Amino acid sequence: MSTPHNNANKGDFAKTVLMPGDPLRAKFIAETFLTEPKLVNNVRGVQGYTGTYKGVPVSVMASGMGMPSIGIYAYELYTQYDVENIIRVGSAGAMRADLELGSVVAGQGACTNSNFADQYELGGTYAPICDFGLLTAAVESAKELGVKMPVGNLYSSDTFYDAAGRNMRFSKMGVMAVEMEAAALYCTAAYTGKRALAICSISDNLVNGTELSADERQTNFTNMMKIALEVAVKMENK
Ligand SMILES: O=P(O)(O)O[C@H]1O[C@H](CO)[C@@H](O)[C@H]1O
Ligand SMILES: O=c1cc[nH]c(=O)[nH]1
Repeated sequence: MSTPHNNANKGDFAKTVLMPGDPLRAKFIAETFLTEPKLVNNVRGVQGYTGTYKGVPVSVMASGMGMPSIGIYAYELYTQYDVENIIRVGSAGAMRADLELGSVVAGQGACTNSNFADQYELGGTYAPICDFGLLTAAVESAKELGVKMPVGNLYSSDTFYDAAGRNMRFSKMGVMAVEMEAAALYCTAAYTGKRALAICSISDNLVNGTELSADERQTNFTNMMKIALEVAVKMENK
C-alpha cells in the first residue's frame, strides 16, 4: 500500500510517531536514539524511520513546515497506518523573555490564525488541545529527566514572517511560543479520534532577539527528543 505522500507498507510505522518539521531532525533522532532504525518512507525526502527505543517500537517522520503539510502527513499516519500517537518535536520562537534558548515547552493548547478547522464546518471557533494522557506522560518524563518544561498555550501561525507584527499580540494573552503546526495536528487528531502532543524547543526569542544557529537547531534539542521517546515507552500499552 502507499499514499500520495508515503510509500511505507501497512505495519511499517509504530504506534507512536515522533514528528519534527525538519527531515534532518528526523534522521538525527533515528540515528542517535533508535536501535536498528529502518527507513520506511522517503517520498519527497520526508524521511520516516522505525526502530526501537528501550525495546519499544518507535517511528519518527518529518512533517515539513506549516499546517497544510502536517495536516497531510498526520492524517495519513492516523488513517492509513494505524498510528495512535503523534508527538511533534518542533522548534518554536519564545514569546516570553524568560524562556531560554534550547529550553522545552509543551503545548497544552494551540491558538492559531489558520482556517484549518473551517473544513469541519463547526459553526464556531474550535479550541485545539493536546491529548491529556500524552501531556501527563510528558510532564512525568520531563520530571524524571530533570528537565524544566513549562506547559501552556502555543501559537500556530500560518506566517513565519508576519508583515503586520500582529503575532506578538498573543504573548499578552499568556501564549508561550510561536510555531507553525500544532493547531493543525491537534485538529487532525481530534477529527480522527487519535492522540497528539506538541513539545517544542526554543530556537529563538522574539522578545530579546537571541537565536540558535541552524546547526544548533538540528542537534541541540535532545532534551525534547528524550522526553518524547520516554512518552512513547509509557504509551506502549495504553
Ligand atoms: O523546526 P520545526 O519543527 O520545523 O518547527 C518550526 O520551524 C519552522 C519554521 O522555521 C516551522 O515548521 C516551525 O513550526
Ligand atoms: O515558527 C517559528 C519557529 C521558530 N521560531 C519562530 O520565530 N517561529
